[in-house]
Amino acid sequence: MPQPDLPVIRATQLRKSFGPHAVVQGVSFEVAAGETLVLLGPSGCGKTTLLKLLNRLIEPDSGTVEINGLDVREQRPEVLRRGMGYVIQQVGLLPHYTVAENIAVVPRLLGHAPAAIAARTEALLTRLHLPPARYAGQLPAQLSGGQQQRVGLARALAADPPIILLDEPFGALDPITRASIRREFRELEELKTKTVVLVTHDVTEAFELADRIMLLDGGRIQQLGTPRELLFRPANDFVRRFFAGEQLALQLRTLTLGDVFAGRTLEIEGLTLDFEPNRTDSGPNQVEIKSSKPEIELWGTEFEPKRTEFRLNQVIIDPPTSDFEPKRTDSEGQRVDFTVHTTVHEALEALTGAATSTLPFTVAQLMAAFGEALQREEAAWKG
Ligand SMILES: Nc1ncnc2c1ncn2[C@@H]1O[C@H](COP(=O)(O)OP(=O)(O)OP(=O)(O)O)[C@@H](O)[C@H]1O
Repeated sequence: MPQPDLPVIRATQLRKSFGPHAVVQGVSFEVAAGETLVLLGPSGCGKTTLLKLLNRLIEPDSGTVEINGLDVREQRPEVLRRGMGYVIQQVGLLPHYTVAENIAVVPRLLGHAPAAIAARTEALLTRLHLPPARYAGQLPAQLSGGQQQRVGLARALAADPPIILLDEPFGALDPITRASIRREFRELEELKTKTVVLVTHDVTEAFELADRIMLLDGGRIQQLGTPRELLFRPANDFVRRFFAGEQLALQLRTLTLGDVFAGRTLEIEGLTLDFEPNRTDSGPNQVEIKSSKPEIELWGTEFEPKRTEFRLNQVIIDPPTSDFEPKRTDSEGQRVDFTVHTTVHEALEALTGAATSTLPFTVAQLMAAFGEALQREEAAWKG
């Protein structure tokens, strides 16, 4: 059982060689409950090996892995793996099983009731945009690559394991499908409570999905930290060079509306929002938002213990205006127009992609504010 103060995953001094090749060379890290850790690095740096050390598909030469405080060597590998969903690039769906049968494999092994399995399968397929009436009975070969990847994810989630391991889960897809599946993945309620370790060599993907990134080279950790830390305070030249080619794209995905509009006032539907910098020890990017009109309620500036940030969940306009279209929903299914966590990249997509935008600023205003925020951010990390 997870305990509040205990990391869900703790790896200590892991080492693994294949013949003369030292592939993992003394790697230690922890993953907290609900956290998404991304293993990133060039081809051959040991990401996949490290991931497989967690679920005992590979045994280390030395070092330990503990899951919820228990050494994995004290657990039977098949029992261990049932508690950890595993998704790989090749998907590995059973070709003669239908989509529904593939998803049901682990729940059946666990002896779940058929009715419960059917309900769960239907819910997962629906959530992953594969209407069950159309897809449940199809064979994997009848699906596109992106659809197969979604079924692979549904299968990993079917028995509701608290930990999910993913190895290049979007690897085989074209860039557009990849970006859209990634977005779905990020917004999947199901995954928000899970502890996730994801392997990728795609820098943008790492920045979009990670709470923390572990950048590896030659089997060693080069830096382990938040995307913001890696971007603004690289630990060494390798880290700096690794991100150099994509600086702007990463900055756009790292800075949020909270950062960009910190200390400013925004007008939205006649409402004035004050973004007040609220610096805490945990980072330079905290803001609180205050509303100017009593009939407009800003609620949900709740404290998220996991991220120690404030979040604007919803702006309620009374009376509602017709052009204020919902764009996102929060965990209660309520409308979320934007939050202080919306990245500049997402805001740009919303501004340029939609016919009518609900964002209360233009591209030019956003980019000007972004430039200033970048300077503040760089100064804050230097200081
Ligand atoms: N079973 C094995 N036997 C021998 N060598 C192996 C084995 N598995 C991995 N290796 C080697 O270990 C190194 C690291 O492999 P690993 O798959 O962990 O890297 P990776 O970072 O996931 O790379 P990629 O992004 O290319 O998948 C590679 O040089 C690989 O050839």
